[in-house]
Amino acid sequence: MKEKNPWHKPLTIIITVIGVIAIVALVTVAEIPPPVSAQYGIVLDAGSSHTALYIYKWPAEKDNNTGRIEQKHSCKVKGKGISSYAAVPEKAGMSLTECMQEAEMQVPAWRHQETPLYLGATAGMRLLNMENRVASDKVFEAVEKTLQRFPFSYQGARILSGQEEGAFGWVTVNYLDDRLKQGLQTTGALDLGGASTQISFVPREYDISESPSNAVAFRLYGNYYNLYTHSFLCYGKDQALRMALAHQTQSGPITISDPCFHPDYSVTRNYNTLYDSPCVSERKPKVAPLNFIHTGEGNFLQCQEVIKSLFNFKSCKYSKCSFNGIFQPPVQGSFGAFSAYYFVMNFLNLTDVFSALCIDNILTFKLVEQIKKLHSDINEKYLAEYCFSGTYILTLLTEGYNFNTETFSKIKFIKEVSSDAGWTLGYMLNLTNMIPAETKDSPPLPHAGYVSIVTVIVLLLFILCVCRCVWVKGHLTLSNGP
Ligand SMILES: Nc1nc2c(ncn2[C@@H]2O[C@H](COP(=O)(O)OP(=O)(O)OP(=O)(O)O)[C@@H](O)[C@H]2O)c(=O)[nH]1
Ligand SMILES: [Ca+2]
Repeated sequence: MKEKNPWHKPLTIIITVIGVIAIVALVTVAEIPPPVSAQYGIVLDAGSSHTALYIYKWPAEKDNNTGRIEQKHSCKVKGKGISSYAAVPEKAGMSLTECMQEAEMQVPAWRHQETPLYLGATAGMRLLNMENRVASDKVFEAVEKTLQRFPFSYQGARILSGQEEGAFGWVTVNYLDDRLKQGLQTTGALDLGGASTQISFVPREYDISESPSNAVAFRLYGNYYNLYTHSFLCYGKDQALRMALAHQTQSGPITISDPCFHPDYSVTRNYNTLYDSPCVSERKPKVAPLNFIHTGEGNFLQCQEVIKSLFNFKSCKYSKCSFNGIFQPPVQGSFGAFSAYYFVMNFLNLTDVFSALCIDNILTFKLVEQIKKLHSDINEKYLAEYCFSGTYILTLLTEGYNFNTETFSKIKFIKEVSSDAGWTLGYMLNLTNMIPAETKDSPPLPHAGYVSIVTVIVLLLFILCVCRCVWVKGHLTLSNGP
């Protein structure tokens, strides 16, 4: 008679159950990463002072929303910004050729056709567009013609609004810091360009209805953000200098003695060139010689007075204003300050509100010729203007935006956080829908978890099989025994 194995049934059941679990686990938890290849995007930042090209790269096969985007390459276009070619628009297009050729080399050829290419112009083109619409259109035509000659997927060239510029700069800074995905408290963004300046942050208490045009609402990775943003046209570093010079040349003098420049500074400037900008054109003196001599005086307190005269602190129809009657809630949290904020404050080695003393020292006691000798590698124009720019930055931040000793200490002057700080990355993330409004459903198990579970199940099955074999063998030996 065949002996009945009491283990037979339960063991079979257990092995079958584990087997089924293993198959179900295989089907449901499998999240094996596909082989990674890269995708690319190109953004041209056509600023007032110069154009820069940025190439971004991210893993292609992985879900767009989880792939981290990095800056692969950047190229500084030689010469000035595209708005400076108003009189010779075709040169605006030609100026981009070298960097575009670099981009062709940087992006693998098989990816060219699917690589989006964007050009965003900022305050320089905003001003040209206000001043001379036809000239601005011609510059864009020339630029388009050049960009379309390249094998990328050209997505258009346009002027960004100041609000977009501010908001995308904020997105960039917070994306790079990984704050958006993690739902952390966000960092404000301060951008000082050549022709405009932007401030963007999430205020503590924010009544959007007070000034709806300053509000931008985002839903990113499942979190709501009510962003305050404002762009001041003409308050970039170069246009601010123009306004300061206009303030000092109202009567059309032959010479001015400028407290914001070093005592040995002396440069001949042309009246027409100085006043050739909508930021100052209305103030052009009726009677003036062709040129004037711009000399320096080196007096920090008087320089502050000149700079303060560029701001209107009087009229404000809101609960609170920054300047020029523009609504602004109190600044809140940490800030990242980039572009000229970084160039100037990094050079002057200044990081706190007491920086004023240092600027006073440099401006009053140092000659520009001494500074040039000490820093022969730096552009002379930048060197001569650092004290003006430093005083302007301190005045803008403290008197303009109302940063005090405590809030000022939370400003970090940054050039980059893994990628360059600026609006371009935020712009591309937005146009390629790279940041989801909702958090992506996370996979049931990451790859490592999946591998561990399957390994444990296989081991269990193996142990059970071995147990069963040992039991059967032992039992047979017993039954065949004497
Ligand atoms: N000191 C210094 N200044 C720089 C440097 N690069 C640019 N600048 C100046 O800093 C200011 C701001 O530069 P950007 O942020 O490039 O300005 P932009 O984007 O051309 O101008 P917007 O259209 O107003 O944004 C300009 O006056 C530039 O001339 C640099 O390496 N060092
Ligand atoms: Ca800029």
